[in-house]
Amino acid sequence: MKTSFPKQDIKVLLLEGVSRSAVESFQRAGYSQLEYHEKALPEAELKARIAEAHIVGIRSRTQLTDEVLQQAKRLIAVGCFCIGTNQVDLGSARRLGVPVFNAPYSNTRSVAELVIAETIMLLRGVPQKNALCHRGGWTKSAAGSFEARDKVLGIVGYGHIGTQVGVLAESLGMRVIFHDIESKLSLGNARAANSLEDLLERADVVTLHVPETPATQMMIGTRELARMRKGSLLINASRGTVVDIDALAASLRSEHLAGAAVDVFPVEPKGNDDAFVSPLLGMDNVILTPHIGGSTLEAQDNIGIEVAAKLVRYSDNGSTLSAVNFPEVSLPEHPRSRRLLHIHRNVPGVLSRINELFSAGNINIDAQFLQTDSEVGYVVIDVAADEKQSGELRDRLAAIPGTLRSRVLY
Ligand SMILES: NC(=O)c1ccc[n+]([C@@H]2O[C@H](COP(=O)([O-])OP(=O)(O)OC[C@H]3O[C@@H](n4cnc5c(N)ncnc54)[C@H](O)[C@@H]3O)[C@@H](O)[C@H]2O)c1
Ligand SMILES: O=C(O)[C@H](O)COP(=O)(O)O
Repeated sequence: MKTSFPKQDIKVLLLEGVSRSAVESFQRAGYSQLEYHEKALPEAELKARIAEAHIVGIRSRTQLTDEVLQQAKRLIAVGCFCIGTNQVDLGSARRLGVPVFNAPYSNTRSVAELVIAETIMLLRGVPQKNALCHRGGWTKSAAGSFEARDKVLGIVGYGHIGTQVGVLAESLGMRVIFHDIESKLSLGNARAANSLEDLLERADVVTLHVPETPATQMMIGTRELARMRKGSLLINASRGTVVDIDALAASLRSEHLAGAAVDVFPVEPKGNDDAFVSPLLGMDNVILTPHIGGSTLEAQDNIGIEVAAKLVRYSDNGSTLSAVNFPEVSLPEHPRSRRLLHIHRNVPGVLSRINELFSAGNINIDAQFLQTDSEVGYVVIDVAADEKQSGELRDRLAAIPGTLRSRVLY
């Protein structure tokens, strides 16, 4: 499949209403074939559209499964315009020679601010008071209302979001404890808990900031909820699969937990026109938000610029720096050479076949870059060759057994 051509022929498919800043970034970089959709596409349509695309940009809803990626014969890169990359089969993309990029920081502050706001609202019992007022009720009472000051905030997953939540919470006078599988530098006066169980038993408010992994699936279920203090609060703005939502509903119904704020769900509507269904519907002490933790204009603008820049850099220059599933190579400009990219299965013999091809043709290599992981090798070769020669070289590289993708950059 041909994947080497001038950038005005490269087709970019942008889904789920990624920020217009991404569109502008692609256009500024000379990419004019942009297809933009406000929503995630149904699977059949996704397969049809991705089959034509060279670059695809998604957010958290589009599932790029192995089956979908197998249709994407022309695809050179995926951009997740968000933090999470669990919606992409990263192994499958790697084995197809497709690097995946994301925006690891741009919306973290937005999530942290929402969590702090929810902490205060839940501690004051505002969700249920607000709901009652809307129904014409009036509960002017201090019962069940608390200051955040001096309360213990337990942060599960002390990464980019968790640490910012901790710093903001300390400025309110909260006492912060955290649990992480990695050893982490404590910011401010935060202290590591001895274990997840220890954190659950000590915290007045527990907030979850782990990624979706096999280990975090249903990490908070009946047993863990029972360990939480009576009257405590749970906030989940991580991924819907981290909490057993039926167990959470049961804990709230039994009044063991006093309230919760949930932004992410095991099953989420595909778009704003679809119905939202959850066992938490109708519970006045639960703040429900439609996966908008990272949805601020500031965050989305920055994400659009950041991820588009990574995709453009890979497409124009071959750099895979910060790819989440791929050997990372940071490449200099190549003003006087043609650049050939070769992605292959990491099996014996491929590199020697590549080098033989250049020595047999008596072609001088200006620079060569190589990075491998256990499955995939990525070689970048700069040569002094004209357009015709480099096209021929690309075709011969593509014929080497084990080749996954090969391109010549214009
Ligand atoms: N609601 C939203 O809109 C929204 C926005 C951004 C991110 N997120 C979610 O939040 C998650 C966290 O984001 P981040 O930027 O802080 O990620 P991060 O990678 O910086 O931090 C995650 C932390 O969790 C820890 N961790 C991983 N597995 C764990 C386990 N089993 N037990 C305990 N700790 C574990 C990691 O070591 C890491 O420190 C993202 O993966 C994404 O799924 C949601
Ligand atoms: O992973 C993320 O960054 C968040 O879950 C946000 O996802 P979204 O772009 O679909 O809002």
